[in-house]
Amino acid sequence: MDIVIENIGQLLTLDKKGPVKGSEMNDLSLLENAAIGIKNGKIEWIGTADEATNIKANSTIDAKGRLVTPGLVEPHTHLVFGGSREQEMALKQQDVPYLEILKQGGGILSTVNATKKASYDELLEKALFHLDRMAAYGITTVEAKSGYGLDKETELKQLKVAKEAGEKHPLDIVSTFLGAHAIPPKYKADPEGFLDLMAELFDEIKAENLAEFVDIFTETGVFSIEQSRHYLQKAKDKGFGVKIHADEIDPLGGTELAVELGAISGDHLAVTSDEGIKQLAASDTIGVILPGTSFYLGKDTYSRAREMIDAGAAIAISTDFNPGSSVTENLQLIMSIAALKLKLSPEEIWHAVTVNAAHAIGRGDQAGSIAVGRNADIVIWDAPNYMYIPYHYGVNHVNTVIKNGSVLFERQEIR
Ligand SMILES: N=CN[C@@H](CCC(=O)O)C(=O)O
Ligand SMILES: [Zn+2]
Repeated sequence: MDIVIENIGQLLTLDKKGPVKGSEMNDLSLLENAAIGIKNGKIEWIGTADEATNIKANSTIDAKGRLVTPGLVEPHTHLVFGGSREQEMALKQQDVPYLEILKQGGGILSTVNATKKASYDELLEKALFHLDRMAAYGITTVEAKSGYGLDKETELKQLKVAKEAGEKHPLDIVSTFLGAHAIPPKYKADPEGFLDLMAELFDEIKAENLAEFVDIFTETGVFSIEQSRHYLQKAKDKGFGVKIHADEIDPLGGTELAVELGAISGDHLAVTSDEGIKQLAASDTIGVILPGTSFYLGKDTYSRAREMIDAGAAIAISTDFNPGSSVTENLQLIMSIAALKLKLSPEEIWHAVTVNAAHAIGRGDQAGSIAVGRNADIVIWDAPNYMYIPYHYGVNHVNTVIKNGSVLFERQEIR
């Protein structure tokens, strides 16, 4: 064995055939006093701490009775962007709505300008920086969207940056084309024409393997249900999986559209209707809930994820890391917000950031679980049990992150 992790107090394997739906999300199997053997970057063996004493290994990691889980899976980020938008904080304090800032040419459109101006190398450097931070928070697989180009050249630049970042950085990146993120000023009167322009990129993106999924922002003042249906159907016809930024601010029925189209995920779902919840629960579409966005946009209402799970849906949660509506790489903080604002149980939350998140980005067979034969993507936490992470909020509980069998991050002791 290359490495044995011994003396694991509580091991969550999350080794389930997902996506895990409804009440099954409460069903967490734990191993106590466990150990894991790693060989050639893969999990080779899982057993008890006693059995581990007979196993020969090149190195051992003493987990000292701590919690061990799969690496977290982050299923919705806007990883590649130029600049930042701290000046919008004052507008938020004056209660200027998110969509109003966008209408005035700010918000997403201001990041579009910064992203156009940034060089390829600057964007790559910045994306790698954010990936380092995600890794430090225990994330080992990340979805990354484009969408701050809104022209062919800059959208491709973003997608190529994401691809190179995935090659350079130890974390795995799953790429999504979000050219339909906003209507650029030039196309204000012709959103369909803009969507046609973005759809012209589908063949090149496929041929160069630049994205697996196509996503759209279905929202008041952005793209309508009809426009979204037409655009995503074209993407499906080209062989892409589809996702929707659905029912984030106004309840247009994006959740129902995600179900109708067989989308791999419907994301946000902050104001999904009763009918949308019913349809989601009866479907294979995963609800990717982004409660950090509701928090950061100062909303009083949060996604009815509790009702979605109670109705039988599969739910994942994510930071929605982006420079406008949720500026954090800290998925552990989002786990706390999910507990406090969505009223999810710790067991549901762990499913939502591992196995279900992996399924929401087409990596259910590779990421989000600890099982023999899988990549050794493992986190050792400075916590005695799984309930502790959402409970102690706002800080980083990571002790050690292992990616593909190599130690990627270790908490430094300063004493
Ligand atoms: N709502 C649309 N897109 C992003 C925000 C992008 C931005 O504000 O820059 C989201 O998922 O919240
Ligand atoms: Zn988003």
